[in-house]
Amino acid sequence: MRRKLAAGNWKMNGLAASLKELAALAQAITADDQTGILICPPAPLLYRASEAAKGTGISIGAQDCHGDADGAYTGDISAAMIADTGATHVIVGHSERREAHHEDDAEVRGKARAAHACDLTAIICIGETEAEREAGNTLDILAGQLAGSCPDNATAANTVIAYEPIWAIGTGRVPTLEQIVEVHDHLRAKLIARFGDEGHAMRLLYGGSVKPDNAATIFKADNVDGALVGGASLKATDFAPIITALQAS
Ligand SMILES: O=C[C@H](O)COP(=O)(O)O
Repeated sequence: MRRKLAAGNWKMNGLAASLKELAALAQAITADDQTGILICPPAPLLYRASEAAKGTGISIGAQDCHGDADGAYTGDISAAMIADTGATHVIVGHSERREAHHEDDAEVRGKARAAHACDLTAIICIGETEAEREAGNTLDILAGQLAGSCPDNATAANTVIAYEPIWAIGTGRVPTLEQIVEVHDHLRAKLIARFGDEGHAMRLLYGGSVKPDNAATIFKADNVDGALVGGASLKATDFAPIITALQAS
């Protein structure tokens, strides 16, 4: 059975005072072995978040890393630096990075490789635009992104795939359960075709306007192993019921 994962991406939100949400979250939930809980705060908070999360059962992840181990890349952060803060995961290829920073599949693949080299779990994001969905190209687009963004050394331990339809991010719009099932079943088949048993065991998260009131429905899909949550992960009072819904699924 795959271990579920509730991952919160704080994006460019949060100051040191926001770390009180970690303790509040730990208090609001009953941790279990079947469900991992991850918070990805902005980079300046990684070390303090890792310290604050000790003993809570919450893991800490970054939102991006560079594909090279080190070098003259002003403002960038390497996977080793992230691991050095105590973080264990890193999101790569989020659509906001793909769009604003022009990251393509090859660059995302390089970032995932860099993460693996530092024993970080890479959460590789893929997702279609609204125009691609309307044109009926969703499954092909996603298959291409998955193939191009996922390195050959991906395993169930070092890689998580997050499907985030771009039109659902921060919009309050969510695909139907049937649409989510269709995509996740398709991605599972692609992962199994490429990675065999590892592909069967790799976690597949859904992301895009997951909220306390829609989480239980989304988690009904067999191949949804958790969620990558943006806005609703900022407050423990919103994220805790999503985690509880995942545990109950
Ligand atoms: O990384 C998280 C996603 O982009 C989803 O964000 P959202 O839950 O605010 O729609």
